[in-house]
Parts: sequence; C-alpha cells; structure tokens
Amino acid sequence: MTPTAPAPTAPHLIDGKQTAEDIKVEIAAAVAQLTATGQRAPHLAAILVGHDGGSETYVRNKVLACERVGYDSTLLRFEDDITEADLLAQVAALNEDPAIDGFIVQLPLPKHIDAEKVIEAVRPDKDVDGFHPMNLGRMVAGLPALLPATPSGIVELMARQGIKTSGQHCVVIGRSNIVGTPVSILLAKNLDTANCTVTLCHSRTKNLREICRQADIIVAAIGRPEFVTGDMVKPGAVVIDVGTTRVTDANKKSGFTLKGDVNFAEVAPLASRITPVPGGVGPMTIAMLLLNTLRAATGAVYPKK
Ligand SMILES: Nc1nc2c(c(=O)[nH]1)N[C@@H](CN(C=O)c1ccc(C(=O)N[C@@H](CCC(=O)O)C(=O)O)cc1)CN2
Repeated sequence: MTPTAPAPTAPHLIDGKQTAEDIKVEIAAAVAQLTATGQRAPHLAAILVGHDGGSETYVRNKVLACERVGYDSTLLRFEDDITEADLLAQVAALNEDPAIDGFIVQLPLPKHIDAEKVIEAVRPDKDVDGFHPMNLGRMVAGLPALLPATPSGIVELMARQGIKTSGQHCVVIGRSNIVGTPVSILLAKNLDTANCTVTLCHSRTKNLREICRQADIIVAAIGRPEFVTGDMVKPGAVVIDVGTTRVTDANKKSGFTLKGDVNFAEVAPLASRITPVPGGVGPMTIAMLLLNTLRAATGAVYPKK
C-alpha cells in the first residue's frame, strides 16, 4: 500500500471579517486623503424595495460600512408594490444626480419587476455592483471595469490570505450572474491573483461529486444549505462558501440560523483552508462594494461626468 500524506484534521479558517476590516482601513485612509485636498467624500446610494429580512440586513450593513470609512450614503426605500416604471424613474434620477458617485439596487426585486431591465438602466459608471452588461463585458475582455463585489471579493480574499491559485483546478458550483458565472471568469484570468483551471458546475452537471473531488479549490455558490458534503471534497482542498441561507430555527431568538452551502462539520476537517459562514465571503462583498464606490468617485475606471 502506498503511504499517503495525512489529511489535516483542524480547519484553517479564512477570516473574511478581518480581511474586510483591513480593506476598510485602507479605504478610510484614501477618503481622508481626498477630503484633505478639498474634495468631497464618496457618496453611495442604495435602493431597497420591500421588507425581505436578509436584504434589510445587507443594506443596513452597507450604510454602516459607508459611515465606517467616511462616505456619505443615501438609502431610498420603497414598498414592494412599486411599479417597474416608478423604479426605473428612481434609477434615472440617481443616474443624473451629480452628488451620487455610485448606487445599487438591492436584489432580489419583487417578481413583477424585471431585474435585468433595472440593472441595464443603471449608468455603467455608477454601477458599483458591477452587474451592468457593460461592466461584465469589460471584465470578460480584461478591460478596466467595476467588478461584481462577491466574485472580486473571493479573489481578493484568497490573494490576501496567500492561497495559491495559479494552475490550481477550481470547481465553481452555481452559475448565477451575480456570483458563479463572473467568479469562474475572474478565476480563469491570467492574473497574479487568479490563473486557475476552472470547471463551472450547475444543477444539470453529471458526476458532480467526482468533479468536485478533483478540485484544489471549491467555490460553493448554489444557494442550497449544506449542499457540499465531505464525500465531495479532496483532502487538503481550499473551500470557499458563498451561501447565506436563513434556515428557520425556533431555538434562535432571531428565528433563523444562517447556513452556508457547505456542510461545515463534515468538510472543515478535510479542507486545508475554509471560509466560515458568517464571517467569510459575506463581509468581503461589502468591502468590495466600498472599493468600487471609491473607484467610481475618483474616476478610476470611467472618466467623471
Ligand atoms: N444589489 C445587490 N444585491 C445582492 C447582492 C449584491 O452584491 N448586490 N449580493 C447578495 C446579498 N449581499 C449583498 O447585497 C450580501 C450578502 C451577505 C453579506 C454578509 O455580510 N453576510 C454576513 C452575514 C450577515 C447576516 O447576519 O445575515 C456573513 O456572511 O458574514 C453581505 C452582503 C444578494 N443581493
């Protein structure tokens, strides 16, 4: 029998909360420099439609993060019966408002509103979510772009944690426009922080378990709690969990427990590095949104209008 290296027994947590905090410190320093030279602080606006619990939390955290780094922020709230036309009019107003450097429309939107239409209505130079086809297209072409926050946050998190990506086989599970598809493109790019061989898997993928077992890095972004189990992970793999599903839990004061897409108890003992939920990828999403806002405010990607 050939001896094999023992699998690591203790999880090596990737601290997204601390990494996001480090980025916020850097951003706060950049804002202080801007304002010291007489320029105004960057200004982020957020549109929140309805009362989804998760969206309320995320938007609240975005506003708090703005305060933390010295940005101005504006929250525009609407009931979930707002018409598509009225929402598009709000987007048009923010597009034209010179005091706003960038804005987001929190997703998901109610079913009667065409989210793609709303995303396309955001001016690309103010699209700090990086969801507009212009920014996605520029990202694919390797041109300067406002990059989607969660995918760029994943790449930044791995880079700052010294995780090797070049030549590694990365299996991404999930093909959403917000995470799975863009992160697979970013990770395959010829960059110091990427250069992976990427396999993008989804609900119709055959032999998912076997494919995942070949991965040096797994990015789980399928939105199904505890989907990735121990038998799908090669010992020593790096596991990045993007899931944040609220699962009803009567024992919790909040009434729910936050679950990732990875069965942490099974996978953590196998993984060389793993992101926790909460405290992994989620905080990086907000840090990268702040970074995009700074880039929009300073004309780093598109000339200021
Ligand atoms: N307009 C957008 N809508 C949505 C996006 C987005 O990037 N732009 N992504 C997700 C939600 N999201 C940001 O909006 C987001 C999700 C999770 C976190 C986060 O920090 N999670 C914490 C836990 C927070 C909690 O207590 O629930 C963590 O994982 O530690 C931030 C942002 C969909 N919509």
